[in-house]
Amino acid sequence: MSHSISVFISASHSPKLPSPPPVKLSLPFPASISLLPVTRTLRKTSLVVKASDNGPGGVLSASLQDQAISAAPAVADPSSIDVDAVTEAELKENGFRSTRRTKLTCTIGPATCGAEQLEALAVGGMNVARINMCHGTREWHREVIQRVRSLNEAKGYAVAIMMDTEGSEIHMGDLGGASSAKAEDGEIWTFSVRAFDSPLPERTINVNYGGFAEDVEVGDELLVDGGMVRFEVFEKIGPDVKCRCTDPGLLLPRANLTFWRDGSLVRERNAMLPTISSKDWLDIDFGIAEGVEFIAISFVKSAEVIKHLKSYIKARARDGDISVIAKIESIDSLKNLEEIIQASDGAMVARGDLGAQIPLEQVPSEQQRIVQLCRQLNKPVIVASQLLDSMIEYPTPTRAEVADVSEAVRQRADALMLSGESAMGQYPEKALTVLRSVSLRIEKWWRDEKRHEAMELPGIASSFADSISEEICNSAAKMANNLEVDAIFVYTKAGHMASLLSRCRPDCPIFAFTTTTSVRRRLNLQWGLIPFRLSFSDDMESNLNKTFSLLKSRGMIKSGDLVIAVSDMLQSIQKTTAQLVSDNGQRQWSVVVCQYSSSLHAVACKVFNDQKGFGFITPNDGSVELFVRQSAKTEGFRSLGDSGNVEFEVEYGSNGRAKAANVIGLCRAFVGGWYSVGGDDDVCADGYGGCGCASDGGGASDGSGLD
Ligand SMILES: Nc1ncnc2c1ncn2[C@@H]1O[C@H](COP(=O)(O)OP(=O)(O)OP(=O)(O)O)[C@@H](O)[C@H]1O
Ligand SMILES: CC(=O)C(=O)O
Ligand SMILES: [K+]
Ligand SMILES: [Mg+2]
Repeated sequence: MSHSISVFISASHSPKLPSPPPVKLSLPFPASISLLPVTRTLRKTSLVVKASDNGPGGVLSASLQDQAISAAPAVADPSSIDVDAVTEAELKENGFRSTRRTKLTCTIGPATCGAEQLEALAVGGMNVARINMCHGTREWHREVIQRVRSLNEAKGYAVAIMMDTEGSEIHMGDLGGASSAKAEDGEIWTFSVRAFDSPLPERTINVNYGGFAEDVEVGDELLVDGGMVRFEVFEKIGPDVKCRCTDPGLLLPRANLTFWRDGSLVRERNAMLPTISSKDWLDIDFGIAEGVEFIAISFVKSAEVIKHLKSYIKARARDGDISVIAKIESIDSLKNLEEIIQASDGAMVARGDLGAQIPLEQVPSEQQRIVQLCRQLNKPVIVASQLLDSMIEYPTPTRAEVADVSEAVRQRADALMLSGESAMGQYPEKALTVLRSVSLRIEKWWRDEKRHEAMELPGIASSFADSISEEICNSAAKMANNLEVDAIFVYTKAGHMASLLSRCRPDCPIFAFTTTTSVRRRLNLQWGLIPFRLSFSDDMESNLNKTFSLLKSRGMIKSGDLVIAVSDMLQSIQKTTAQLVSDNGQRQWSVVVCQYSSSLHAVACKVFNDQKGFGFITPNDGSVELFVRQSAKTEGFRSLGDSGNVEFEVEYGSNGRAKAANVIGLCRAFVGGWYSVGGDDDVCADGYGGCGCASDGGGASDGSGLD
């Protein structure tokens, strides 16, 4: 696997670039040393990224242009791009930078299961619809899934489905069909494992766990939903446990139950319950059959169960993957956190049940720990439960709730989740609007204040090829921040490089282009990714041409936008030249030019006097133009040279200066190039040849110091 970074710069954009003046010189290209056979030498790099204001897709061949203009979002036309109206409008109206980065998940319940309500949520920014198998029948959930799918197909949305298992922790029954029940102070209630007919006898609660009556003792405290309602056990009669209400409140169907003795959570035989019950396995089969994108596993205790489930899914899922999300909501999951997250495809900070198992005041620090660990291990993370709990009943949130949402956004969690607010609350759309507007505001504040957190992102690659991807993404993100580009484009089949970019949390959004709808939907959970489905080839130039044309024809990019593109799909790379480049005798540089078979030109550059720098090169009819940026701003690139991916051998001239530098090491780590977006005349349909946009000034002629 090989990769590319390319940078597109337009004439009108004025990025803040570091100060060293450009080195400009001509090299006799034919004299350069080819280390590998070059299939197509010396093509121009006038990559067709014509973002002029002269109308849609001005540079492309007529046929592509026509298709681009007529492309409707939902049509699976190979030349079209799948994007929804909300994303499109957001990009058009507000530009790239102000798009929302934090993703939003809504639990679908009776308040939101209708087609119109689902559409309203999609319009409001829902990225993932969660169905909770604790509630409702499989038939009910199937209908919801089908409605979301129809909505996606009709309107181009990429709303993913997350199925959440019930898990086998202890919970109450369904209240015999009642939507809630009120427990008053001092009332006597009976908790029992008996199967009652509905309606239930008065003040009676059914419990799902057979060992309940054996496990509890007189004097134990019984907590509903982590303390929303409390009871004290005062008598056991066979399977019936008599309790007195000590903290009154509302009992909801299937609410979670925990019992406490002498201030500690009691974990008797219930600790031996399987994480995935037989009912859960049937639900998982259902999820696989319905092709859900995510399965979230409740009450995970160890990494083993995640590994087991993943191999189960692998053997059964028809096309492609279902991501497994570990719900962190028990003491055991906190104990084994790192290995659980490592084994999973993502995690959820399920604060509802977590807060019932650990003291509430420990929940915020555990949330932060989980969010950070997920980011380090490159797993998407969702912060869930009670974000806007008061909005179940009221149309405005409390100040404290807004502060809580802000904190999760500030921690840069991938996603926020609504539970009861959207499942059965009175104001689901309003709650979503609050999540959206708070996310946007906090993200902007964070960027404006340049609050780049100093989070260490450890290397996570397990192979050399993965290290290359990782280095490229880290560098691309850093470069994007330094150059203040408008977006990073990533062309990715399985989504890996898109997630590596998301992990860096760059200042600009990441447009992720992928060929399959299911990958597009799965990427929709991850911070900062705007996923598009697009048919593309291994030829990056034509992919870029096509993308720019399509996006431009729909007004989603415009002249002057600056974009970095990376890809994990290029097939091969050739090293072509190594040359000494001299800057008026003042400074000397070693330059390596790499060339992809797709004709993208790649450059790494090393300052001769052992400083390291970074340059972009534009081979152009036998000449090379080099733009050098010095180390202060290019630390992110250093490791590329240092890691042995690119090695030089320098020849010295009689004056002691370097005369030539040969590539001796592997040269596939890093590719880059400035591409000029010139005037109409400069752009050609095939991406190279005959254009001269690089020669007429070499790149940006914007006075930014690049040219
Ligand atoms: N499909 C559904 N049908 C009916 N009610 C639902 C459904 N999904 C959710 N609800 C209601 O919304 C509430 C909040 O949903 P949520 O998914 O947070 O459930 P929960 O019971 O707290 O379980 P979990 O710990 O898995 O989140 C539930 O308690 C239930 O009353
Ligand atoms: C979401 C969930 O399961 C919880 O908070 O408990
Ligand atoms: K659940
Ligand atoms: Mg839970």
